[in-house]
Amino acid sequence: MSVPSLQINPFGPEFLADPYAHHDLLRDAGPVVWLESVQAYGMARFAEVQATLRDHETFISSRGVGLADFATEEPFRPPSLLLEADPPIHDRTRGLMNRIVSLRALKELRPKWEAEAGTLIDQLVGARSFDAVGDLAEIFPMRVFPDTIGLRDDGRELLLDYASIVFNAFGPRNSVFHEGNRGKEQAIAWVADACKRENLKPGGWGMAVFEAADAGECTEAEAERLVRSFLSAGVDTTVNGIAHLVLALASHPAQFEQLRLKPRLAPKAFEESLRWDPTVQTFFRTAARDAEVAGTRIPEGAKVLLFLAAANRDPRHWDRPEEFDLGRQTSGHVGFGFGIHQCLGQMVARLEGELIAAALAAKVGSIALKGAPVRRINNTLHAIGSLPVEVEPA
Ligand SMILES: CCOc1cccc(C(=O)O)c1
Repeated sequence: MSVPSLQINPFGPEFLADPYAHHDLLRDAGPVVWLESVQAYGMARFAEVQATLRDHETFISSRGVGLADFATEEPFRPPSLLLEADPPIHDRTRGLMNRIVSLRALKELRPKWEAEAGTLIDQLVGARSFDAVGDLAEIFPMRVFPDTIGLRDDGRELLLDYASIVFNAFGPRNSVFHEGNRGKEQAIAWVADACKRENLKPGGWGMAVFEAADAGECTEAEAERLVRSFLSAGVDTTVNGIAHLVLALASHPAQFEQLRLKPRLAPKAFEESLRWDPTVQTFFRTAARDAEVAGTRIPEGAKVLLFLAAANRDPRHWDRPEEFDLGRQTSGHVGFGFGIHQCLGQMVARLEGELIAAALAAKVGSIALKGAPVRRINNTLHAIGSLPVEVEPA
């Protein structure tokens, strides 16, 4: 079967400004499409996206999870030992990090994070009108995450700059990439420094990685790069996850009312916001050998672009996919990926999201958009620059 060839550019300004306007075309063209603009295959239906993520031996990560093929091109930075690694290396590094980012560790953090969420939402209810990005989504993760890692105190605000660089780098070297990198040298330097053992505080997750090195589970150099993973993936993702949670709740008053009436829906509110509008919209894989998906031949070395957000709204898999519905079964959504590379920090993100949703449910009577969301364009992330909202106290 000849693969449908599309002209659509998934990293062009029109697509990035509103990805959801283009997903039907991608899904309906076929289970596998050829994207002329980036010279890569594309999959936007749930079944093929999940199957490709599951088959990590055919569709690998060590040749990069962006457009660049590390087998032929210099990586933008030394490859991640998690995201851009395959078994067996990945088994060792992921096992090490799983033991640090454990449910027990999160259970210990919950009271402190819960208090922080309550204090912040109390302040914002007092203010009535605020920017849910600059005053909430960017504030809460920065109040809880850097301390959890044990980062140095100075320069933490540079974390917000750094992560967008990393996520832009998965796309082509387009204007979004170049613009996004402008003036970020300090952020790149700060993060490199922050990952060094001497700059990490005892008791944090960063130092725990170096303790794993001392136990022989990885080298010192690997430890530094693993700490970098925390800083690359652990901030911009939760910032925009929380921003999209607030956007979803503010845009669906009846659903917010449900949450207020049933506060135990707080975890579901975050999960459904991730299905409905996942921060990480796409990732690439590379075919390690000639493969066939849904009758389409994919040759060794081909890049495959997986549209996670399109899969999360595929009507072939979800009932009323466009609806933000706290009553639905969200399990299986690919907002955190799927398979061996499924997000290491998913329980961190879930805890942050749940606590914000719970604090809003308890303290806010109603929440409404005061202006249109201002998008922050990124090659990989669906990000919000500002989100003016108005709240009434509970
Ligand atoms: C959410 C995807 O996870 C990422 C993203 C960027 C960098 C890394 C890393 O491992 O350095 C991981």
